[in-house]
This record gives sequence, structure tokens and C-alpha cells, in this order.
Amino acid sequence: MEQFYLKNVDKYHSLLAKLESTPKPRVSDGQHGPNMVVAARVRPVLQGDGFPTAVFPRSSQKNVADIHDLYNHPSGIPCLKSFNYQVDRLFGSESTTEEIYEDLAADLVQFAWDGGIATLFAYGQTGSGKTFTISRLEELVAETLMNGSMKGEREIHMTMIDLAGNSAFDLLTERAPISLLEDSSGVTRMLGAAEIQVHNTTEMMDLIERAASFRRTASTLKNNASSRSHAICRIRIHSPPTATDGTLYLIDLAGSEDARDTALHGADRMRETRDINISLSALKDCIRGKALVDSRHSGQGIPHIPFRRSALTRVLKHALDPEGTQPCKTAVLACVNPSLADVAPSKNTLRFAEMLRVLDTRHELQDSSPMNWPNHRVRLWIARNSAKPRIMPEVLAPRETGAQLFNLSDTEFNYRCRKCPGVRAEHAKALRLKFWQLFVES
Ligand SMILES: Nc1ncnc2c1ncn2[C@@H]1O[C@H](COP(=O)(O)OP(=O)(O)OP(=O)(O)O)[C@@H](O)[C@H]1O
Repeated sequence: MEQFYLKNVDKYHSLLAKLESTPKPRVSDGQHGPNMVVAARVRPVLQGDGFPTAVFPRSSQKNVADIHDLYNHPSGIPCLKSFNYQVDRLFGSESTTEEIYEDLAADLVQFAWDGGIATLFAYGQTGSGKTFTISRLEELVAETLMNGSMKGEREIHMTMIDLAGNSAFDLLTERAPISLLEDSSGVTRMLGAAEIQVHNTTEMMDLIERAASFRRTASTLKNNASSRSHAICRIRIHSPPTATDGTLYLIDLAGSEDARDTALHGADRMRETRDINISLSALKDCIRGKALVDSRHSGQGIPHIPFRRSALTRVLKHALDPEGTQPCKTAVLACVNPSLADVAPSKNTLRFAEMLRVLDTRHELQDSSPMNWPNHRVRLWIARNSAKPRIMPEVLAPRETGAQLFNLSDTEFNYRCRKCPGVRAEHAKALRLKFWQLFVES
């Protein structure tokens, strides 16, 4: 495939030049939940990449990224295939890690300082900038915790471990193996892992550097020092005896590897890749399960959350358990390599990020009578539910969209109402009247 892309780079540029400068707007699908943010970072094209960028953050919609792939059409004439993905926050190639810290991580640090469990994951294909981002974030966290700007006195304790398959290693004691054992309250303890108290930024940075030097890496096609394990940095913030300890996790997940690379390295690497994929899939289910409960999507109680499926989710159980008593917040940063040759894994990464998003419906449930909805919310409902394929209010005149909904049979209308989170069947009639009122006015 790389050969195909290389051969057709000029064609790719000419097809891009012919693209409409303002793509059709993607319907905004609402706000993220209170305790979960899914962001993406597109790293710059690096000198050695050798391919043009294929991932374009939209200027008109700040949280949408377009990917334009070059498709090897059976007719022999390459053509463009475009895809778009929506996240809660998108950081383009010019964004710095400092901006990401301010926008995404600073809130988590404060949350952990105040006694909550805050977790930040960096996820993405190999060579997409996860380690680059997490390392700098760790430095910024160290500066914030140690520069005296936070209110109150706390003790800071650090643990850094590495998970490869079901094995765990302590990165602060030269990769000594450790055991993951569940205690009687169901919390997984890292037995044998050192927990070191730090008193200033230098001590904290020394530990971070020491841990980085013991991280398990291997060479992949995309990255000469690819991380083949999940690195977990746990910062326990010990409060005065009356308050609960806060915890901040910064997690650099193992890079998802390309099938070509796996094929080159044989059975061991394939097993390793399989383990990584199992743990990432379990993580996705756990994060989503918790976010669903937090956003009150799940009316039928707590969904099954597969903590036991991987060592990673066992270790993080208390941070992702909807039944846990300590408040939790999670941020996921999907890292993307924008190179044209990496379009397939970039699409996978952004699809994974989209799957993690759970939109907040709490306000809808609190105020579920559509007669009380503000007009913008009615329009959003129409955009989501008016027809298949969806009709966007920008594409069709509002009166026409409203009329189309109004003219549906009762059964069809009720069916669509039931599919919309937060709308109960008994409100369908009110919703219908509201549409009529709105569109007669418009
Ligand atoms: N935002 C960025 N700006 C400049 N260079 C970057 C950026 N992000 C990543 N890089 C560079 O890209 C290369 C790959 O980055 P990194 O090792 O962080 O990837 P990774 O996703 O952790 O890969 P793996 O999963 O294989 O460990 C490094 O040389 C890094 O310096």
C-alpha cells in the first residue's frame, strides 16, 4: 500500500486541491458527560515520515477531523475517500502539550488534589506521539504539584509500573516483577511495587526519568523505540488524616501495531499484539460502561463491566467502577499520526475514540417534557431523528423538516421518539405539537 501512496502523491495533492473548502457540517451530537472527556491529538508530520498529511482538523468545527484517503479504485484511477470523526476536543498539529495540559489535564490534577481519582489515558497507533505527550504532561504535573500553587498541604507518593500481557513490573526498581492481587474489598493491589514519597520537582522528575529508562520497548516499522506495554504512573496525593487520598493516573498505553509489522516479527510479537488488543478492548468496555452509568443512559441498572478481562482493567478497577464510592474523572487522549501511509490505523484510533464517547443525557431526563425544550434542542432532536439518512437542519429548510416529522404516522413518530435518549413515549404527542409550534413560527 505504501508503494501505491508513494506513486500517487502528486495525484493525491491534486485531488485535495479540488475538494470543497467548506465540507458539509457534521451534526454536533451534544455534550460529553460530567466525568469523561474524549480528546484527540494529531501530531505534526515529521521529517522522516515521507508522506503528506491525510488528517485535517476542521476549521469550521473545532472538534471534527477529516481524513482523506487515497483509494485504489478497481478502474485503475485513484480517487479520494473521505471520512470524518468527532471527539469532545481536538488538538491539531500546531497545539502544544502545554495547551493540552491546560485544557485537559489541569482539571484532573485539581480533582485528584481534592481527593478524587483522576485518570488520563493516551491511546493510539505506534509512533503517534503517546509517549511524547505523556512524558511532557508528567513534567507539567510535577511542576504544578510542587510549585506551591495548590491550596493546602499534601504528601505526594509515586508508583510507576509497566504491564505487559498479564505480567507486571516495577519501573522504579529496575523492572522487578510484581504481583497483582485482589484484596478482600475487591481492589487490586500492586504487591512489591515501590511507592516513593517525593518532596520537590527534581525528585519527581528523577523518578519519571528512571521509570522511562526501564520501559519495555521494541522496534516497529513506525517507531524504533516502540512501547510494547502499558506504563502506569500513579501519583497518590495524601491529604491530612480527615480527608481521603486523591489519586492521579497518567497512562501511556501500548501502541497498537500494524499487521504488517506483526507479520515481520513472528509468533511472539503476534501474541504480544493480541494481548495488547484484548486489554484495549476490555478498557474500552470499562470506560464506556462507567460513562454510561455516570450519564444516566442505563435505566436498567449497572451494565456488566469486564474488569477481569485484563491486568490493565483489574489494576484500574477502582477508577472505573460505577459502584465505587470515591468520585472519578477520566480523560482519553487519542493520538494520531497524520501521515497518508498511516490512514488505516488513524481511522481505527479515531473510531475507538468515538466509541468511547458517551453523551450526557442527565439534563434531558431532568426536564423530559419536550414542550419545555428550548428551540435549539428541538432542532438537535430533529437533526438526529428526522429521517434515514439523517436530515440536517442546515440542508433542509426547518419548516420542511418539521412538516416531514409532523406528517409521519403515529406509530413511526412514537418509534423515533423511543429511540431518542431522554424522550419517553408519553411525551411523543407533546413533542409533535412543539415541532408544529416551532415551525409555524419559523
Ligand atoms: N507533537 C509532536 N511534535 C513533535 N514530535 C512528535 C510529536 N508527537 C510525537 N513526536 C515524535 O514522534 C515520534 C514517535 O513518538 P512516540 O514515541 O511518543 O510515539 P508512541 O505513540 O509513544 O509510539 P509507541 O506506541 O510505538 O511507543 C518521536 O520521535 C516523537 O518525538
